[in-house]
Amino acid sequence: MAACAEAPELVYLVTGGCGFLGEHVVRMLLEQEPRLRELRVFDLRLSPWLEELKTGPVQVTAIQGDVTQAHEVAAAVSGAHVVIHTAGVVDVFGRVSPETIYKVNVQGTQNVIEACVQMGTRFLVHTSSMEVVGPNIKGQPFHRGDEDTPYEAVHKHPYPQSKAQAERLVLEANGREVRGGLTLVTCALRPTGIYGEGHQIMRDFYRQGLRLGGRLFRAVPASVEHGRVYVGNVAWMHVLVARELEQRAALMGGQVYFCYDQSPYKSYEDFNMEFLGPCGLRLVGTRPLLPHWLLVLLTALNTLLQWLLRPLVLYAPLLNPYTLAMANTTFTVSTNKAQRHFGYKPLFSWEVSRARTILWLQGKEGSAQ
Ligand SMILES: NC(=O)C1=CN([C@@H]2O[C@H](COP(=O)(O)OP(=O)(O)OC[C@H]3O[C@@H](n4cnc5c(N)ncnc54)[C@H](O)[C@@H]3O)[C@@H](O)[C@H]2O)C=CC1
Ligand SMILES: C[C@@H](CO)CCC[C@@H](C)[C@H]1CC[C@H]2[C@@H]3[C@H](O)CC4=CC(=O)CC[C@]4(C)[C@H]3CC[C@]12C
Repeated sequence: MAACAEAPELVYLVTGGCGFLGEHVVRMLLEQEPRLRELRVFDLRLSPWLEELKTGPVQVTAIQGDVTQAHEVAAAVSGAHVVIHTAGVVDVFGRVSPETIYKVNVQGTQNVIEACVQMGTRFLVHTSSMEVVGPNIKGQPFHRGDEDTPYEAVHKHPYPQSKAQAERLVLEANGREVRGGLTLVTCALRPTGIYGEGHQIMRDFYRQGLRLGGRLFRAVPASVEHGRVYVGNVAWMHVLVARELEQRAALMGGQVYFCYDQSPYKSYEDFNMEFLGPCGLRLVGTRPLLPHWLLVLLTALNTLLQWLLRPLVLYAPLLNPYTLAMANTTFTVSTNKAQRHFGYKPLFSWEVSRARTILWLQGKEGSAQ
């Protein structure tokens, strides 16, 4: 992938490039990768904002396609030097069937790997997730853990199961021979809960708060800490990994990296209040207002309702047994592996990440006050 100093010559493909993270990766590449000649954005649904990117110096090619269709992926990968694979179904609410989650997240990833092998593309960066590790079904805390911390990673939910399987495929593919005789270099990034501009769940909480008269009710103890990372820093990590993968193939190939930055360790709800508070919402209660057993009962009720209503309507509330367990289990990361291996430092400070997220929320929804 040696690039000459004068003429940009690299072709990148970003799958899922119109998603929450994918859009930030696409924009970050255009800002921070001077060697870029062409950027292919591959997604099931193409976003209108892609049009405005087509006027810049880098050729931006929008490709409407489906990662579950091997021939579409192969066509998109053909001639690309680097693939950043962020496409996936993110669903822990029962909106999407387990079959579809598996098909897109696992089979889709396998298709991307095979396309790289078939087309001679050597560098593959995969967006994995903290969920590959945990929290596990036993609800054991993962406190300031790193990539080597022992933890019993046992999942039952289709989303973490599919992400774990996809990550394994990507790591096992490292070192495979690609067309032309060279080897494939892969690695996986594991973001914790991503936040920032475009974060749909944050918007859902904001709307819920507005509906409840500017209030949200604490459901999770403030002592349970949840790892969060700003989308701009996650995107920056992807760009850096992609850039460094050739020079540091022996070190980085087949590796996993948690995504981290300076965002504070807080409970899921207290962290959200860093943004929702300045937008006029209030979190009621210093302790959970409902006892835990009642919340568990409510989640069971939601599960039952979801099942009963399924023939008529999709009922998929934020609260279900899985999300309650997630929010109630400490999962925080403390590592410097990305800094040691490829010189990562967060591009956005906590203050900037916070300010940008608040601005986005206020711009989208106005003020609750
Ligand atoms: N949102 C989060 O907090 C976290 C997300 N991740 C991972 O980051 C990646 C991106 O997630 P988000 O941006 O949050 O989700 P998103 O849903 O906003 O973006 C996913 C994109 O993939 C596309 N896509 C879905 N199925 C496809 C298919 N069959 N073919 C082609 N494109 C398809 C969607 O259209 C969408 O644009 C996913 O792999 C997810 O597992 C990892 C950790 C945390
Ligand atoms: C008890 C509720 C009342 O306020 C709060 C419920 C919060 C949940 C909706 C979220 C708690 C933890 C989140 C997940 C976590 O950040 C890790 C994730 C990683 C991913 O790869 C995808 C998203 C998610 C599963 C994220 C989804 C929302 C939560 C379950």
